Amino acid sequence: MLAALREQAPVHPIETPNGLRTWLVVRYDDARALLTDPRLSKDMTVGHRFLAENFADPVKRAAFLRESGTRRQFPAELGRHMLDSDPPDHTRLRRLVGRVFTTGAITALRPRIEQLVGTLLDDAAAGGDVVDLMAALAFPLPFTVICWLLGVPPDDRARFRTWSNLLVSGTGGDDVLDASEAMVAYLRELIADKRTGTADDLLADLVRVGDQGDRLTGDELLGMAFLLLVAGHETTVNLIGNGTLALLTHPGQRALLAAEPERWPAAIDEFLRYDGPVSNATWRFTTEDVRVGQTTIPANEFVTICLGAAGRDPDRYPEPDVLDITRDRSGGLAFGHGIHHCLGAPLARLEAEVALRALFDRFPGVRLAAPADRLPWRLSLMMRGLQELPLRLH
Ligand code: HEM
Repeated sequence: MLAALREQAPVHPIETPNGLRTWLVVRYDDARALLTDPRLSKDMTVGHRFLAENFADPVKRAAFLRESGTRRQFPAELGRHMLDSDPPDHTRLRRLVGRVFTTGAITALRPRIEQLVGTLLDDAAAGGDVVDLMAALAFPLPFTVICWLLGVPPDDRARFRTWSNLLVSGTGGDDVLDASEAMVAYLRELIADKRTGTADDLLADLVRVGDQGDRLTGDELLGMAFLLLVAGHETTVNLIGNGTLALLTHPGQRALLAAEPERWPAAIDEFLRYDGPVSNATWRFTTEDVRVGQTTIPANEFVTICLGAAGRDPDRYPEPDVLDITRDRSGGLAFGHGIHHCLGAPLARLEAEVALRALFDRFPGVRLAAPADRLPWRLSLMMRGLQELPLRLH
């Protein structure tokens, strides 16, 4: 469907299931240009003001207004973070966080990640004939790594996991709001502990970091911890799932990687292009009229940049539907582009490489335990990922 839309026009007015109108951008060049266009804003506090105006259907608009008037609200502190802000706020937050979230700090995690993947694969091998890779490896790996970064002690991880699973479920029900409130209280306590303790995790470093007298406030730390949790969790899960599926259904590429393992980093990049975890970038809105091809998107309207469609644009990637780990994939948009380019990209690449490499090296006979075209996919506007990936390891 995206291929058909991309051929017809560069941008299409669409409606989300709850009735919000947004403009879907489907070609690579426009996607890349708009991701860095300062006329598109991500400032959530402003965007919320004209959200209701962007519901075309009066019944759906009324339902939206009624619900947002009466519904229990998601804790506001969790929504204040760099992904939903513009310069100069964004610049300041990203600079402070960037002092802690360095490539060196991430690379230093490799031995711990390798050890964790080894343990998860031991457990998987000891399980039954058929193993669900999502439950055995794809979920627990990124989740545990985030717990390390935030310094969540092992005893707290089970409840932390219950809350975070509810939070990313995106259903907005009472259980999600309960979980988000519990999460706020828990994160506040965690941050307070870091202020007094001697912990050396990333969150503790964020509590201490300063830049020419500037520091992160309590709410900013909370927003950042929450963003790391949400942005770093579901996404990496789906890179591991989608990448494994891509390789299992392309034996030629799998053989090439077995013979030339130095190609693994390139393979991870190709999985990101071919079937990336984030199909649509997060929301943006126009602050003035913006022309895309023959279409003018008026001011104060929402724009959805389809990263999945951009990665398969034949004008950028010849034969885009072919998985080819040797192709030139430069300029990939799976991690976004411009000032909001994914902060966790080196970590996500590292986790996925260690996980997939260990899986395929250790179990050379690994294969799908269900037909590829019957696997269940998650129902989501933003995330592209499997619910289950049943495998036979031997
Ligand atoms: C394969 C895994 C991942 C993918 C595909 C991915 C994708 C993305 C994308 C597309 C954006 C930009 C969204 C936009 O502009 O609308 C983004 C931003 C971000 N990501 Fe990731 N991400 C991944 C993993 C991670 C991890 C592991 C972390 C941290 C632990 C992380 C932290 C962030 C943060 C903090 C931002 C906001 C950056 C900013 O606003 O300046 N991501 N990511």
